[in-house]
Amino acid sequence: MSSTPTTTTIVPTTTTTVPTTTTTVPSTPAASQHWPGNCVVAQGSIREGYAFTATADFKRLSADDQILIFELLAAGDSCLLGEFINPDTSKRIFQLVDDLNIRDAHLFLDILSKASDAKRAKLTGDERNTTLAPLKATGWTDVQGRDAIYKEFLFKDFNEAFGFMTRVALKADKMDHHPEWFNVYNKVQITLSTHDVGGLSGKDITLATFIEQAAKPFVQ
Ligand SMILES: C[C@H](O)[C@H](O)[C@H]1CNC2=NC(N)=NC(=O)C2=N1
Repeated sequence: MSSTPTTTTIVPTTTTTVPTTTTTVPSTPAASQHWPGNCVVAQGSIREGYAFTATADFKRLSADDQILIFELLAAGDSCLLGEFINPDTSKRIFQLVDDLNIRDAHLFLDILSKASDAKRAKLTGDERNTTLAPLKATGWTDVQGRDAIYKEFLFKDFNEAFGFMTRVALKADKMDHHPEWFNVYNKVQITLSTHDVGGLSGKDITLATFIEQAAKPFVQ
């Protein structure tokens, strides 16, 4: 048996090095996506401005980029393992990352990651006082003997109470952050605390703030 000699033509490849100034983030990132800069956008809300302003990195971003980020913060959207729940926010974040040069993109995603971590961490004394103040003004109180907050809501009837609870339940599940609550007829008693950290975290503040909004339409 004769073997057919194969001819391999080696075509020299010319590599043109194009300086990369932008980075492209996939529009549908996988869970636990490792972003450029070795940043994992983890579960958490990007709403808490304090987590951003506290970082020196944030201050290194251009004024325009800082404004864009604050717009995203104001939107109060949450991101879940690399995938932002609100597709509009998701689009804007990807666009923002695309528009930044590669160093700033790393920085930005790193800041998001830090904010997510900060969000799940137990609130420090200062953060606790600052973030709780507006909630205390609406009737939330400290729970005796544990790091948690509490409020009782009264509605017209069971129908309204359950309508409110349904809205809160959907939000809580989206956030993977669940209230301890009790309902009888028109009364809903809610305790918030982050079990994973054994106390109050930014998630409790976000959920309590949402709960206040959800209760508003029912206030008589
Ligand atoms: C596995 C799951 O992510 C955790 O158990 C979540 C679920 N919901 C939660 N809810 C609350 N309130 N605190 C938590 O620490 C918490 N952790």
